Amino acid sequence: MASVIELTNVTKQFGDVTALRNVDLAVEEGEVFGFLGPNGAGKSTTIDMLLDFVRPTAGEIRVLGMDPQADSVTLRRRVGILPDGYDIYDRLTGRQHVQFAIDSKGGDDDPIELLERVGIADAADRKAGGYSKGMTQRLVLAMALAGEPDLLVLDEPTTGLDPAGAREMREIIREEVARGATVFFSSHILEQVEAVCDRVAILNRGELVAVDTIDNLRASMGDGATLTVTVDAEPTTETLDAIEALPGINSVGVAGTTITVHCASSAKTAVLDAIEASGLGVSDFATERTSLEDLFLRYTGDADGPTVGADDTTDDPAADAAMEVER
Ligand SMILES: Nc1ncnc2c1ncn2[C@@H]1O[C@H](COP(=O)(O)OP(=O)(O)OP(=O)(O)O)[C@@H](O)[C@H]1O
Repeated sequence: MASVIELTNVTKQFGDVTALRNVDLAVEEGEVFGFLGPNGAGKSTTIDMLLDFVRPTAGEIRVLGMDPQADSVTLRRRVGILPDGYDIYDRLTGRQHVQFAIDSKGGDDDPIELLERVGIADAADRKAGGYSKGMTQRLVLAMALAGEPDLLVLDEPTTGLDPAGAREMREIIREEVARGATVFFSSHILEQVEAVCDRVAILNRGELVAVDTIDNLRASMGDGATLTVTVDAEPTTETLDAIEALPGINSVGVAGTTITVHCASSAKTAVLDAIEASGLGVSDFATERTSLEDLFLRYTGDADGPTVGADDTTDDPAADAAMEVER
């Protein structure tokens, strides 16, 4: 079966700004796929292209085997989206919003059940204009779930949610995948991504810098751990050289009687053995796993672009109108 999302050599330019450059990406059926990147990396732009809210400058996009431009009406019935910026109708109730989404998807869900899933059934008959930020986010999620979509696309889904809400969001993602859906979601919060994703793509300044499982990304960095060893005398150059010569060692540093080694997790025992073999006694040691934060920064440098939300209008009035309906 073809990939659920397939980008081939996609480039998007907004005037002088290249939001995406030659991106190739394939998301397979049944995956929970995390899309990571710092502010301004191009995540929302990519998501907006999946349903033709934004059009690529070059390259090909296929979603559920369809062309977002040619098949946008059919596609929008089969994809649930929680966009980065969304409009709600202040004077309509939560229930009316969800019913509207169900109708536009041709679904037969019970709106109250959907509102229950996202935890705001109590407020079903209140006007959405009076909802808090987190409640609004939950409402838009309920709308995305309408009609049992084959693909769920979530742009920063936990924005505005409290910790319980973030956990519920993860549960919903798991339920949707268990039902047979594919989930694609963007985030810059790595812990959330790690908790639910099968694979991730890391985008930086419009380019894909990695696509893999988080475990593999960790392993491929080769510096899975930092080992800090306190020894009973100042180590000699020979000792440090012996450590450095071991497989899986990235760097060795020393300050007085403390040796700091960045290495693959599997190299830790060999480091301790080498220190003892050199005649030094180990009085203490500690190891620390490379944090997700380190991993992320390693791939994206300190490239903190400006925080600019995507202007999600297209240059096609029909598509803009369809987008309004979708929301
Ligand atoms: N409509 C637009 N006009 C001009 N530039 C745009 C437009 N939309 C996005 N950009 C630019 O494209 C780049 C990628 O933006 P995008 O919103 O896709 O990033 P992002 O990864 O979603 O960021 P964030 O995490 O801050 O939401 C940025 O440099 C942004 O300024």
